[in-house]
Formats: sequence, C-alpha cells, structure tokens
Amino acid sequence: MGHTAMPWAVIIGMPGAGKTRVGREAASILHVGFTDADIQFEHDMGMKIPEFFEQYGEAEFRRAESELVCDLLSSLDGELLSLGGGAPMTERIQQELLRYIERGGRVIYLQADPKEAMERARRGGNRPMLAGDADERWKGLFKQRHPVFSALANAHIRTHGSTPQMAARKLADMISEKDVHIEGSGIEPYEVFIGDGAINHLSQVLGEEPVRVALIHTQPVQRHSDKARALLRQAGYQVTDIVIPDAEAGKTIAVAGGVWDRLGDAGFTRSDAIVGLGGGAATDVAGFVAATWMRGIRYVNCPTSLLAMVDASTGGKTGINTALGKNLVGSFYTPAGVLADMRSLSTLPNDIFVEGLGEVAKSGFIMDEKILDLLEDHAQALREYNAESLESEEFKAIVAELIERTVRVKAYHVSSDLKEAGLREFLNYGHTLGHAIEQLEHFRWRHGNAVAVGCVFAAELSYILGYIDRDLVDYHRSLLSSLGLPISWNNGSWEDVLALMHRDKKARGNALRFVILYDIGHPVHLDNPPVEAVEEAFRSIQQ
Ligand SMILES: NC(=O)c1ccc[n+]([C@@H]2O[C@H](COP(=O)([O-])OP(=O)(O)OC[C@H]3O[C@@H](n4cnc5c(N)ncnc54)[C@H](O)[C@@H]3O)[C@@H](O)[C@H]2O)c1
Ligand SMILES: O=C(O)C(=O)C[C@@H](O)[C@H](O)[C@H](O)COP(=O)(O)O
Repeated sequence: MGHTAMPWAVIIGMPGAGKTRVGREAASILHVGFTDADIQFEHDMGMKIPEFFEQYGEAEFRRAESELVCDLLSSLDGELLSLGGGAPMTERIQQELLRYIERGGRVIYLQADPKEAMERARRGGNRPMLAGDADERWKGLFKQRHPVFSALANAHIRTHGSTPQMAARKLADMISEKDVHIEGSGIEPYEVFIGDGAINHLSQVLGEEPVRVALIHTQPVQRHSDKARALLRQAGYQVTDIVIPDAEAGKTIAVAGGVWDRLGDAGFTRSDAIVGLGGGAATDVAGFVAATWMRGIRYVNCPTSLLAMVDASTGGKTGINTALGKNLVGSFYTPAGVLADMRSLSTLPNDIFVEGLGEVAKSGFIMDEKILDLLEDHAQALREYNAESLESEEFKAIVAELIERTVRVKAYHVSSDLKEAGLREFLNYGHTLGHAIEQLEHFRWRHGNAVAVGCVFAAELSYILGYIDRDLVDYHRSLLSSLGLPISWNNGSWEDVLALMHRDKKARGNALRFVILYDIGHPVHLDNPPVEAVEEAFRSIQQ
C-alpha cells in the first residue's frame, strides 16, 4: 500500500490560544514544517481575512476556508497544521477532521487561560469574529465552541500559566508520543498514551464530571505525584492525596479498606474519580478501589515503572493479594485512560527497570518476535539502564518502541477477552510458577524476575511434552540472562510449588492449566498435563 500524505498533527483552539506562535515553535522543536491555515488563506486570496469578510461575507469565507482546509489535510505530509479559530465549527471540516483521526491523525485542542487568550486576541486586533466588544464576543464564541472542540479533538492541552516556549515543549511532547487505542466487547474504549509528558493528558482523560479526585500513590514516586497533583489542582479538581504502603505491602484488604475510609470522609460520589500513580502494585490497588467504591467509579492509571507501563496499568485486571496467594481477590475493571509518562522512568532504579523486561520478553515469546529482536540487539544497554540512559534519544526511542509493542500485545489479548475466558490467558505465560515463587519468597522476589524464571519453566514444559525443540528453550535462557534477568530458582520444595500452582487462577477443579509454547508467537493452553512432566520442568529450573 502506498504512503498517504497527512499532517502530523492539527492544532485547533480559540482566538488568542496561541495556535500560530506555539504551533510554529513546536514545529521547530520537532524539525518539521508548519502551516497556518489563516496565513495560507490570505496568501492564496491575496487579501487579509477581514477584507475578505467585508467583500464576500462570512458564509463565503467559511466555504473557501473549507476548501483550503480539506486540501491541506490531504496534501500536507508530516507537518503541523493550525486551523483558524472558527474552522472546526464548519460541518465539512468536522467530517474531514474525523476522517483524519480515523487515519491515525491527532487533532489537538490548545486551551489557554481565557483571560490570557482574550488579552492576546484583543492585542492581535482586527478579527472579524470579535468585532464590537471583543471580550464579550470571545466569551460567547467560547460557549459555542468549547464543547465542539472538546469532543472533536483526540488530544487536549492546557497551557495555563506557561510561557510560549513551555507550551510549545508540551505540544511537541504530545505530538511525538505514541498512542495505543483499546476497545472491545464490554470495554469502554480508552487510550494508552506513551511518551514524555503523557501525564499532561490527565484532565482530558478524567473529563469534566468529577469534582473530587483521589490521587493514590506510594512514597518513592512522590516527585511524580507532586506533578500530577499540581496538574489536577490547576484543572480545578479537589484533590485528596492518598499515600499507600509501597509495593506488595500495599496490595492488601487492610490498605484498600483504609482508602475506602478516606474516600468516604472526603465525600467521594459516583461521579468522582481516582488516579493511580506508581508501579504495578499501586495501579492494581487504585484500580481495585475504583472498581469497588460505590460499585465502580472512573479511574486513570499513571504507571511510573517499566513493568506497570507495559503491562499492569492496561487491561483492567485489578487486584490485591491474600495470605494464601497473589492477586486472589480482584475484578476486571478497565481504566478511562493510561498515561505512561516516560519522564517518570528517570528515577527508576536499575533493578526495577530490568525486572520490567521480564514482562516485555514474555510478550515477545507469545506474540511479537520483533520485541525479542530489539531485546537481543540492545541487551547490554537495557541491562545497564540508569538515570542517564534516557538522555540518549536513540535509547529512549528503543524503550518507547518496546513499551508500545508490549502494550499492543496486551491490547490484542484483552480486547477480545476482557474476562480471561481463553485468549487472555496467554498473557499469563510464565506466571503459574512465577506467582508461586513470589509467594514462597514472601514477595522479596520482584514480579518480573519471577515471571522470567516462570517463562524458562514453561519453555522446559513445552519441550518435555514435545511442543518445541531444545534450541528454543536455550534461547529463553540466553536472552533472559543477557538482560540481567534470573533463569533459575532453588529456594522452595516441589510440594509447596505444586500446591500453589493448584491455586493459580487458571487451574480448574483439581486440574492444573498452563500456557506453553508451540513456537515463538504461538502459545497454547495445556490442561491437566502429567504431573511428572511438570515436576521434571520444575527440576530443570532449580539448577
Ligand atoms: N494488573 C495487571 O494486569 C498486572 C500485570 C502485571 C503486573 N501486575 C502487578 O504489578 C506489580 C509489579 O509491578 P512493579 O514491577 O511496578 O512493582 P511495584 O509496584 O512493586 O514497584 C516496584 C518499586 O518501584 C518503585 N517505583 C515505581 N516507579 C518508580 C519510579 N518512577 N521511580 C522510583 N521508584 C519507582 C515502587 O514504589 C516500588 O518500590 C505486581 O504486584 C504484579 O502482580 C499487575
Ligand atoms: O493481563 C493479564 O491477563 C495478565 O495475565 C498479565 C500478567 O502479566 C499479570 O502479571 C497479571 O497480573 C497476572 O494476573 P493473574 O490473574 O495471574 O493474577
């Protein structure tokens, strides 16, 4: 299929929002071209817009503007395009913008502080739509246009209190981020935004209905929760800050109960919302509380660890542990959006980054061989990850691609099987033994590390039962260890492991159920295998 030209992003907004100034500056940060539809119009017509209005009237202006905008939408390639303030109110342009979004385009609604925008619009002068009392006209137009712009744009950006340079940086971040769309039966569609500054989508994703927002996070991510709190307050929400115990210590019924009490004290209603920010443990608890408070309120996940970005924050599995096992209580309850702000990875310790690679590799084994190639090609840089690593644009692009691809693997499985009736179980590759290891290690072993050993175990089981050859088992071991992940475990008895595997959520009655491989990208279900084969596979990871 040939390449179809389309602008990289289209900027819409009220008069004075800064579409031209901020848009041009963002284009220069991104090293791409910039076209302002109003300037282009004046150039093509050989006259200023007020003059055109005077000679031909508004209806003719809108008709000619539609022609031009439709033409720009199909001819500009990779550039930024900003539209005149009223252009998105024209039906034909709306249709074209929707088609552009369907083709993967991004329409960004640039929202400035109304006072600042009015002041700029007044200073800019000579705008036919603001003739007379400019401020009153601006307010009137805002009332009509804001709901239309909000619904039409698939990305919103608030520039309140930002300099044009800061606003341009935000805009450039938003334009260059990746976006995975998730939809399916029983799922209210949502987006996973991945990139620097993805957290700036918070108010867009939460929407205008919530009055109160509970920001649930752990202490080690304080710096990132401070940023989120500031954004929430700026957008006008009443914020309740809730710090929960870190990591698995937070995934308990006692902690969930404490959060329910806080929500009750603060008067949280069904239309209020939760933001879960942190590693996978924090987003699991936040989702669980959101699913259960008043039988379900809106929530947005802001994952800050690699593992939470690639896996835990998306797909709607929420849960807590019990004394008997991992994630034994929970629900399937999807978030309203996921904001994977890659800037938050800058504070992530090396061992927690590496742990996340366990889930990335798992996704490669079950579906996307390109993930395995990327891991293989960049194993050393990934294994040696540190705070400075993301300063390299090349390395950052690799991590972003790994996150996007892994989220796409997750999206594929959850979109047609939200409640894990079959297909979704493939995401559990490596988890049957992995969860048992975590439990027997009293959660001193990190989840991704346990999953890495679990993947080797599942590969061994696949080999023992004749599904794959030895080379693929060896490949599991060599790839995972090249990333700094563990490939063996020898700290528990077979009897204890077997008992815990029977409590795995895939088990049915007295029968064990595993996910094994037929080949790379071809996982299969394995029901009730001979227990000797399972034990043999277990023995092989003890060495
Ligand atoms: N719901 C799902 O679909 C799903 C999928 C995979 C994993 N999980 C769950 O996720 C959890 C594992 O997630 P995890 O690996 O993120 O562990 P985690 O949540 O325990 O986080 C690991 C540690 O890193 C810290 N941290 C997180 N982000 C940081 C940052 N940017 N800077 C500094 N410190 C940071 C955390 O506070 C914690 O101390 C497990 O409980 C697992 O069961 C859930
Ligand atoms: O989303 C899923 O489905 C998964 O199985 C993803 C797993 O990587 C994840 O660790 C999940 O939390 C495991 O769920 P569980 O149901 O086995 O507890």
